Formats: sequence, structure tokens, C-alpha cells
Amino acid sequence: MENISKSFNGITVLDSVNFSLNKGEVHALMGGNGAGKSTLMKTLTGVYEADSGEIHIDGKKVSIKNMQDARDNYISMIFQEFSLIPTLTVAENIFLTRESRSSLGFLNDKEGVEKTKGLLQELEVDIDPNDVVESLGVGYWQMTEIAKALSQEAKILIMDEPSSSLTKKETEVLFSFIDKLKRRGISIIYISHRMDEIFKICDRVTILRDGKNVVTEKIKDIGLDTVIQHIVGAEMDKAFEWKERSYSMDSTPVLEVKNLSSGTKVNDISFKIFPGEILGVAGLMGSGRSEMARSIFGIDSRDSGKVLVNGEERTIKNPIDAVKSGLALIPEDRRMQGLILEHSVKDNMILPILSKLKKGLFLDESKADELADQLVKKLNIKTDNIFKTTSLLSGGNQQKIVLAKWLASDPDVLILDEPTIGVDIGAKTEIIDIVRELADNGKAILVISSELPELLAISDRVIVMHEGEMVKELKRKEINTEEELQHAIQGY
Ligand SMILES: Nc1ncnc2c1ncn2[C@@H]1O[C@H](COP(=O)(O)OP(=O)(O)OP(=O)(O)O)[C@@H](O)[C@H]1O
Repeated sequence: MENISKSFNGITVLDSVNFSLNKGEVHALMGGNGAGKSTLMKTLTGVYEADSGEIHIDGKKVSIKNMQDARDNYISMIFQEFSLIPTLTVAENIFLTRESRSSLGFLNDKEGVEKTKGLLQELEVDIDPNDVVESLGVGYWQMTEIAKALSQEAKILIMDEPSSSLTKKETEVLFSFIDKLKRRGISIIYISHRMDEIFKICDRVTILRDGKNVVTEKIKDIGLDTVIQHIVGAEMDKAFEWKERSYSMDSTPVLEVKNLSSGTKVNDISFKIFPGEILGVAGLMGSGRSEMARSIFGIDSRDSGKVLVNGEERTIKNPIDAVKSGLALIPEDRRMQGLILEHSVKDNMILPILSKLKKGLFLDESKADELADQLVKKLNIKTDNIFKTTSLLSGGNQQKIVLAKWLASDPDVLILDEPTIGVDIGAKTEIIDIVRELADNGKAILVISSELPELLAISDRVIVMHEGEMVKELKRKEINTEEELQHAIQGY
């Protein structure tokens, strides 16, 4: 890709960007939230047409004006926003728009199912081709998405944060699969904010900042600090360093959960969070962590158990009760649950606090604008202004809006489910700082995370869940290494 430029409404998003990909190479594309990574890839896949610049494949200049042109050039992308249809089966999703149609145009079920079976076996994924997508966990959606791209016989495969919803084991399966693909001569562009992955599987890295090339380098010739520095554009404090915090465990807990059970996934969970405390929740995917949060917050119904806020028992039957009781939940699948994408940044942010922003019968617009502006600044959200349609923001910046929205509601208890998926390294540390600041102000925080460095950086105490039960409770001080926590999680 040579000198690719792209603007939206006069705002330059890509400024003469160059990018090259060798046969059988895994090339990391990195940069902060809103740096232009997805937009660059969308010009390669025909979602957007570049304003200027050229694309060459196998030395030949090609014109990619739409997604069909991209497919004709064997380019396939796994989008951050899943492109699957939840109500269809895995096989139907994979072969829906494809060759497995009979002459009448109907989907040839049997052939599709067989092909899907083969593909999933190759991926070593335990999904039945006949499973309906919405019945599967988010991790399996991603696997289906990857299988779909691979089924298109891609020569150039673009993966946008493919591991963000995968467990450690699934990620390893993905990495060994990537290795197999490399050996077959398939070239992969790998977008990720996770440093460990880049150093593990990529051959080269290209970093963008504010729509411009910063560097392209062989992975073996570049160090972690240099990568971070190029992304952030400045030296950064040590990321993910744990700071011991002081708070008292003698006072009334802000949140107390007693013998909570819900369905098959949450079984007799009890814990307390004291004012100023950050409680981390570790566990494998499927261990019931998100379900526990959802049942505390009244999204999933509770079979038994009590929730006390500041010592008082609360009836929480739905999220409205939860918000009234001083709780806030930032869910894992934010794009589905957390935002109204066709509304503006401002509207999304003020949604939970509309009643507080009333002036007579109307909304106090200037107060709302002021608040939204403040939050955009505080969280360093990259947007032209607060009136921009949320769907037009980059993925990572959308995540920050969900966080902003709940910060605005000033809850006593903040529950965060995978708070830093998709956000860049700079923003990750910013989020950790914001969470610490909230705790310092006496809030109680519950953080669910699969990223152990993040969990270890942020938590004062960690509980481990396994098959719906709380199997361990550890003081952060007692955990010496990431491996120790890993053992605590997997030792069942
Ligand atoms: N259709 C559009 N209209 C207006 N602005 C857009 C559009 N698409 C992208 N942008 C803007 O372009 C910039 C780059 O976005 P892009 O999605 O490419 O970032 P990214 O590097 O992929 O970020 P992230 O890591 O957060 O996914 C952002 O500021 C975004 O708001």
C-alpha cells in the first residue's frame, strides 16, 4: 500500500501511509486508539475507497473499490464488530454468501455443514456446525468469525484483535494455527494492543500515530519500550505496576454479596468489598464471572442470595433497581449492551444521568455539553466533537465512552467486566489510574479480567472462580508472580 490518504469531512485520518506485507509473514499493525489502523485496513478490503494512493498485489497494481474486489484478490478481514448473524447456525454463517448453493440459489446445507466440520477440526475448535451462533459464548463467535475468513481461501488475512475474547488456551490454538497458515504462504496483518502477542507471533511491526507512519521494523530488532514509546508518542511510566493502596477492612462494606446463586453458572457466592477497595475476579472463560456480575446487577435473575449496599439489603430485580442502589456495570460485550451506536457521543454519555441534568421539564443542554466535554478530556477520547455519531469513532474510543457514561453516574459500586479489551496501551494505564482514583474516593470496585497483568496491577484482593464457585481468595500482597495467579486459576 503506497501513500494511502483518507479524510472524512475534511478531517485527515490517513496521511500518505505506506504498508507492505510479504508472503508468509505476520505483520503487526499497531497504534493508539483512533490512529487509523482499521481505516487503513478498510481501504484494503474495499469498505472505504482511499482518496489517493495505490495498492499493489504480487507486484501488480489493483483497484479495490468494494468488498468483492477485495475477495477477488483473496483478501479477507475479521472485523472487530462481528459480522455474524446470531440466529443462524455456524455452518450457515460460514457458507451463507458463498459457493455452496444449489442451482436454485438455496444453501446446500449438507455440503456447508461438512465443510464447516473440516474447518473447525483444523482449527481444533469444539463447535458443532449446527449450533446456532447466539447460543455460543463470545469466544466461540470469534472462532466462527476466523473460520469464516479462512473458508474464503484468503491469501491475505487481516485479523483485528482476534484474541480479545479468547481464553489463553484458545489463543494458543489460534497462534499455532497462524503458524500453519504462515507455512502455507498465507500472509497475515495482525492488529492488536497486546504487546506479548506481537512479540510472540509477528515478524514485523508497523506503527501508526495520528494517521501517519511512525516506524516499520523487524520484531527481532525492536524492543518493547521502543514500541510503547512509538505508540504513545512519549515515554510512559512503567505500565501495569502494582501500587499498594491503603483502605480499612474494619468499616461497613460498600458492597456485600451473600450466598448468591443464579442458574447453573453462579453457585453460592459470598464476598465483601470495603470502601476504597478494588476486588479482582479471576477465572477461565465460562467460570461464571460475567454471570455473577449480571446477577448482582439484576440482568439475570437470582435463585437465592442477598446484595447489601453500605450495609443495607437492596432489592435488585433489574438494572434500574441496581442503578438506584448505587451500582454501575460496564459489561463485557460493550458494543452490544453498552452503547447506542447511532446516537452521539454526548447522548451516550449522559444517558444514565438524564434525571440529574433536568432544568424544569427540559434537559440542561449546556450542563450536559460541559459534562460530556469534561469526560472526553478526562478519558482522552479521540473524537472531533461530542456531537459525533458514536459508530464513527474507533473501537477503542467507543469502549472509553461506555466507561465515561458510568463515571458520570457517580456510582458507589462500579463493576467492570474486561475493562481494557480493545483499548491501547496508553489508555489501559489511564483506565487503571481512573479506577484507582475512584477507589481512593471511597468507592468499591469489582474488576473481572482475563488479562492477568492488568488484574495484578489493579487489584487489592483477588477472588478466583471455577465452575460457578468461588474457589480461592488471595490478598494481592500474597501473589508474587503472574504464574502464581495462573496456577490458582487453572489448578482445578
Ligand atoms: N466513517 C467515518 N467518519 C468519520 N470519522 C471516521 C470514520 N471512520 C473512522 N473515522 C475516524 O478515523 C479515526 C481513525 O479510526 P480507526 O478506526 O481507523 O482507528 P484505529 O486505529 O483502528 O483505533 P482502535 O484501536 O481504537 O480500533 C478515528 O478518529 C475515527 O473517529
